[in-house]
Amino acid sequence: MPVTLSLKTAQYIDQDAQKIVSGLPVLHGEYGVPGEHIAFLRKFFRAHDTQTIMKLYRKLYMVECRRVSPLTRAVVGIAATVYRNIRSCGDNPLVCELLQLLAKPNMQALLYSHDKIASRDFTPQLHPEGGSDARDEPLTPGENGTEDGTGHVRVIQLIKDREPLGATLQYNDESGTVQIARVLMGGAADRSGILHVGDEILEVAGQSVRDKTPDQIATELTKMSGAISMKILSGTHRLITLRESKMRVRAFFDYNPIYDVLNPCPEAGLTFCRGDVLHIVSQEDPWWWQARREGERTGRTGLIPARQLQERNEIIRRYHSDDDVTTCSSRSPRGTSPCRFSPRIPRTRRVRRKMYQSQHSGGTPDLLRREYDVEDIPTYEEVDLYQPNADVFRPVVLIGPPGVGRHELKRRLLSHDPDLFEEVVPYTSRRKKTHEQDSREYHFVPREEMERGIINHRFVEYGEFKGNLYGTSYASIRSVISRGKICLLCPHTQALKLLRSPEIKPFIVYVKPPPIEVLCITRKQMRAMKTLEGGATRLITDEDFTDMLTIGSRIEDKYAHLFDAVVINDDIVKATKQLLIVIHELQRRPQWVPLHWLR
Ligand SMILES: Nc1ncnc2c1ncn2[C@@H]1O[C@H](COP(=O)(O)OP(=O)(O)OP(=O)(O)O)[C@@H](O)[C@H]1O
Repeated sequence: MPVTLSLKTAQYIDQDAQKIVSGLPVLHGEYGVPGEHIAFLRKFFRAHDTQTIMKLYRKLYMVECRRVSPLTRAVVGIAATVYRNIRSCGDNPLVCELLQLLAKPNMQALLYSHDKIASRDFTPQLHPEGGSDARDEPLTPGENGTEDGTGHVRVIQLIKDREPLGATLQYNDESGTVQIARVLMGGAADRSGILHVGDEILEVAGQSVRDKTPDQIATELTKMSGAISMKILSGTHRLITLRESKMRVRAFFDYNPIYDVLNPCPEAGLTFCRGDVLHIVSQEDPWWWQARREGERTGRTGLIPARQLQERNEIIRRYHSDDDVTTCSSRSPRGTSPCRFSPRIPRTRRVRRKMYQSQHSGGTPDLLRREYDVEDIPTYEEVDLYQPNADVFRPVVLIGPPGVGRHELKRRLLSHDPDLFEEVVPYTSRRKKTHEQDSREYHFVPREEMERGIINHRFVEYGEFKGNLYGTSYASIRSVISRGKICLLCPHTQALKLLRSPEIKPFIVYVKPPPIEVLCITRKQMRAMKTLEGGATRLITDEDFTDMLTIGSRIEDKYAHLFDAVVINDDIVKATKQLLIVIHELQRRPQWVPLHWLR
């Protein structure tokens, strides 16, 4: 039923807004909120736009809450009665027009379809004898039917395409038959409404299935289409109709049921890739969830491993794998920082590299080290849609292997639109030089103050170089956000975990190196430089390219599930443009973010 939404409205007063306005003096009187704040709120809630938005919100909420149900299932009959009654009403042109309209085959078909849909009568009546899709058969001796219809042998007709049955089957040791273990929401079995968990399958298309395995039956059923007759013994417990869950998750791993030996029915499994957002429609089974890919409204529901099953599988896989992730972090490749925290905070090129190597950062508290040593097992992350805010921008975090061009991209964005982009001012414990200004190059603070900040988790990343501490604080990032600018960050990948917080809400872009041939050509053309410890520079070499690709693929292995976008830095002009497009979209379109960021 349509929702009427009258917004004619210069004089419209929203009741909720009115209530809020009348309660504002309490804020002033009892809580001491300043008068000008109250005046601002009063003006805001009286504004026409605010009231319209509140009304829209309420209407949308009502639509969401409303369970749509038909007013009648008999419009065909009503239309026939109307037709009969007005036929004798003379020559009134309106009556003539209505009679013509009601007599049209298209209109009659439309009314007929309405009644069919309202009665949820979707199944063609193919059975010649009973005209029904399910009929009871006389019980064979020893079969005891019960009053609720369970324990009866029934012959049913299932209508489906060449799609999986939409149910998983299992062997019942006691009865020696194959029975339905679960019904997948929205699948053929579920749509039919006549197959239930616990039903035993006796025959398919007139053939006994007594000697067949569940897999064989499932495969045969997948291949069949049209009206498939099945003889079943109704199970002893009926499926309770489940409501579809609203949960959405982002998958942190690739999954293909064909390669999953544990999947009870690979045909009923759902394939997905790392980063896909999935709609979890049912978690009824603690080991196997039912899901479909988000955005595919008519998409197939399939089985995926539940979180705890995937965690268990992953632990076992890691245990048996030579490539155990826990040993990865100790195998630091040439040129990679094995440190926990940031590479490159200083603003001057002279002190930029190597300063955050762990061998220099003697002051790293154990507590923080441990935080990073505990490796979470990436399975699923519950997500929800975040609506971009016109005044508060998510910081853009560029991640990538050393030398891939993150700082070059940042520099280009900053000069492209200095009013929109800003980088953070880092903290340091070193002494200010004469040409430097506090809070411009660095926030200059005493060493003890920085150490306290580190212990109190005020820094996203930090490190030590030549006896001085350097670090990026949450406060610096917040300060850029609060000025309505897009904060650009190039932290070490290991800082991602700390950055991914509700208050920062970072948008993570992976800057990916192009293939080695393209790296060689583009970097040599631009005489790309590698900066060494102490600030010296030299031309990037072929060996650096190999390192960049090795470290890049290691970063992808470990962190790809956290990337919101990937930009390949082949041609720098093209990559900058692509990054600008990504950021532009970020400001306009809703994004899936961890659910806890929005609560
Ligand atoms: N697409 C490109 N084509 C050619 N040269 C590039 C390209 N991107 C970056 N460069 C050059 O490569 C060098 C390294 O780039 P940059 O310093 O931005 O790397 P980075 O990712 O910030 O490295 P690090 O993380 O180690 O600081 C610079 O000389 C830069 O101008």
